[in-house]
Amino acid sequence: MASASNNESVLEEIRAQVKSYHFPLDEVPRLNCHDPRAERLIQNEEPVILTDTNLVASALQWDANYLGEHIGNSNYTVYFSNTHKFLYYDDKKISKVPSFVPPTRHQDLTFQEFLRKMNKWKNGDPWMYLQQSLNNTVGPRIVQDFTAFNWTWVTEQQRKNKWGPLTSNLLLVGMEGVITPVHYDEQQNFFAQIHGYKRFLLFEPGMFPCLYPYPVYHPHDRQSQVDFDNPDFEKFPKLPELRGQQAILAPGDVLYLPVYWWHQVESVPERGMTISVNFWYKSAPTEKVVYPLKPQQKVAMMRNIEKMICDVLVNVEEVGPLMQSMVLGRYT
Ligand SMILES: CC1(C)c2ccccc2-c2ccc(C[C@@H](CC(=O)O)C(=O)C(=O)O)cc21
Ligand SMILES: [Zn+2]
Repeated sequence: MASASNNESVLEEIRAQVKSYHFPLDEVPRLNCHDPRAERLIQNEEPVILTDTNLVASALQWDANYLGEHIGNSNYTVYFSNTHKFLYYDDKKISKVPSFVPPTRHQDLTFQEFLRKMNKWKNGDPWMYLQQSLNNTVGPRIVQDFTAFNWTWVTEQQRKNKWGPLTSNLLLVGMEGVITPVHYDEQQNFFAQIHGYKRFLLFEPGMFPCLYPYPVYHPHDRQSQVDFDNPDFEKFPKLPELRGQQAILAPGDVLYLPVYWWHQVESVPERGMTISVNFWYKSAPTEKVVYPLKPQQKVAMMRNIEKMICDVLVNVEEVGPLMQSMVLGRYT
């Protein structure tokens, strides 16, 4: 296990190597999980990098060969993209947008087939990202490592924060340099880094007006329309107000990624493939609505209003005009 100090020096190197954007980035706090400040940040639903959780200590030996040897020969979902960006889309919403062209495609491959493609990858080939729920079809050795995760710690966190059930653990194996563009999820997330380095850009839920998400009915629901590498300040005039935080994760680090927080995730270039496992939990049910509403609650409310208007109008072309006639000259 790398000592804390040379982990810190590698992190410093990476901070100097990574790309900067048009918006300012603070650093997400990096704290020992026993530090009371860490507990407070989690209770306040603010991101924090947790060290010494041992959450995935049993998996720190995972690398391409180990997984290739022990993960078994069941199929895994491998996404392919002509660029290094993997924009998520919801198949079920494509019917609502006939002109939609999926930016990625996926194929079921055994882990060994995925590794073979990785080893003979050359410039011009599509980029690849393996993403698969960890389930009981994996080989016995991986089951053993998975069983040895620090479930005591993470289950205690789930209880203390009154989260709902664990919904899934995604195994993520990415080529160096791949990017999951900025989006938000509707679940609490403990993101465990196992191999290689990942850089998160994080934006609080209140940054919603600066990130211009696609309509809820769109296949890219929950994703921002903004391309950070080519920001369109005319189309998105509130972009200059965007500011965020950065978290660079080393193997063994766990990022608490609060529900509704926007994030863009990059497998740090030239630092090899990345292996991660996330832990998605249903968020705690809102006990009593307290005013003023939290930004997360406003996002949830806006989603419900959009869904209702789309259901009633059926033709999504009518949604914009109706919402504009509601606010233009009346609330603006
Ligand atoms: C890009 C990809 C492979 C994908 C393709 C198609 C459908 C879904 C997804 C999906 C979902 C989650 C992640 C993990 C992570 C981002 C990261 O680590 O890259 C993240 O956002 C989170 O843990 O919340 C990655 C993906
Ligand atoms: Zn996500």
